[in-house]
Amino acid sequence: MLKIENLHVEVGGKEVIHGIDLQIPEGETHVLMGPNGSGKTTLLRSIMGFSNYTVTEGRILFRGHDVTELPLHERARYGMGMMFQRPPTIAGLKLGKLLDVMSGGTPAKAYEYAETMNMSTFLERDLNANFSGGEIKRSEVLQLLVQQPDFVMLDEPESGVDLENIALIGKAIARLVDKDRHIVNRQKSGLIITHTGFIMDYLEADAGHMLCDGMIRCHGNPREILKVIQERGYQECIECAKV
Ligand SMILES: Nc1ncnc2c1ncn2[C@@H]1O[C@H](COP(=O)(O)OP(=O)(O)OP(=O)(O)O)[C@@H](O)[C@H]1O
Repeated sequence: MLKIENLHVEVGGKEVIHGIDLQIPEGETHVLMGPNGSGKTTLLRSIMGFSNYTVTEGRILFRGHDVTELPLHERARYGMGMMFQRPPTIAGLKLGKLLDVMSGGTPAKAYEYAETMNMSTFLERDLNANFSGGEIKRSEVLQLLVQQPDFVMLDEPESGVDLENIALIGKAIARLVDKDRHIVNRQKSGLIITHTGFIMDYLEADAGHMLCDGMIRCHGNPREILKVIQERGYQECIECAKV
């Protein structure tokens, strides 16, 4: 589904991603871990095609198409989607209206998802206006459920969310990436940034990657990588990767 080759990315006048190779096959969901400031958000935004992230070397292939030079909206049209960490407030645009547009003529299904995400009472509110941190996350996941991207990227979906809503969001994300389906029927893929690994209580990630200083230092079983980080810190991962 996604193949990244020797990706270098510059943002704010400096190189933040220094040559990343990554492959996520159809039907797989991977997690991305790493210390603060290591480049995780930059990597996700570069894959999605945010305009201020400049690819200086390497390429991004999505379903075999080279999307490296494509603008964000064209990548979205190809089937890529992303949960925004701090989406803008849009006065005058009701969440319900946005879902109508996103659903492409099937608003009933969108309202059903709104019910599932406990967002029915938010449909008449301006997008993100005074939404709490947890409500913004639920609203973002709701929009992704309505859009149904083939490949979804989520930046710390569990951060700042209370325990009950982590369960709600976790189950919805599992559904988004086809983890509620039998392994042979999974067609969607995902890439999820996590510090805590809580999201893995709701979906079994197929692989994990540890990013440090703009480079992927370790690939492998996500729970094993998380355990090493928890018990021995990031430095052990970095030292180990040098061997
Ligand atoms: N627009 C920008 N201008 C200048 N520097 C930037 C910009 N965006 C990101 N950076 C820098 O790039 C580095 C990587 O940032 P990024 O947000 O990708 O890290 P992260 O791994 O997602 O961190 P965290 O775990 O704290 O969310 C940081 O040093 C950050 O300050």
